[in-house]
Amino acid sequence: MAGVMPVEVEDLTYEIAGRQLLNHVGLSVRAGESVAVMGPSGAGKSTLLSLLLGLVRPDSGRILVAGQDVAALRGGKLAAFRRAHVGMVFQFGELLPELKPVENVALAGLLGGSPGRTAYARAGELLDAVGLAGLGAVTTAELSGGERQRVAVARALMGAPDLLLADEPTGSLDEESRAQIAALLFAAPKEHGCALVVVTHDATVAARADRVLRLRAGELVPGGAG
Ligand SMILES: Nc1ncnc2c1ncn2[C@@H]1O[C@H](COP(=O)(O)OP(=O)(O)OP(=O)(O)O)[C@@H](O)[C@H]1O
Repeated sequence: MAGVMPVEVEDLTYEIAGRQLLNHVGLSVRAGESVAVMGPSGAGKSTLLSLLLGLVRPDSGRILVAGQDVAALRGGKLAAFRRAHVGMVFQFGELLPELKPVENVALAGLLGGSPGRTAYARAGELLDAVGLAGLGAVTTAELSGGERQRVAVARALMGAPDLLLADEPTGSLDEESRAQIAALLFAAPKEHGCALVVVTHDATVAARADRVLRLRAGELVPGGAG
């Protein structure tokens, strides 16, 4: 969607269990831009992603994703919106282990209403692009952790999202795989024009971002990766 900001958060407030995780927070992320969110454990970084996904509703403020107020959507409409506009990579891939990688990736397209041939062709292209061409009949469970995260990146890109979110995407990987996954993620804004928001404790991952923000005591403020 040309011209629409992938993320526009204004005056966002969220409290849980008596803790003010977000205290009048603002965040704008442009198409093609990457932002890393760091901060202490329990600060609310994953919660911020849940708010962007519409899984959690704010106490006050506005959360626009690709121009849509996500807190106004429910159920099937919210799911359809996410499929069309948001891709998500989790720490542990969250893939279906018994399916082949191409099936895991294609599934994201099939759920979005793509015809089977189109979904499988696109899934094959995306797996090629993340360096997993020609896996054949292997199931996702048989892949290494790094390979599974590549599949997760391919799946997240299947819907050509305006916004790509990643929550500790390298948290369970060895150093070499961490660098490979980070490279793939940070290539996405350049190659696909999406915005990227990565929550990470890994300073080398955060250092690749256009901007690093720190969430601490309810405030989201600019900070270095170190
Ligand atoms: N449903 C809930 N009920 C009570 N507390 C919750 C709930 N969900 C989250 N929290 C609390 O909110 C805080 C923020 O959690 P969150 O997972 O967003 O932090 P985080 O910054 O991502 O932490 P980490 O870096 O350890 O992943 C934590 O203290 C957590 O225990």
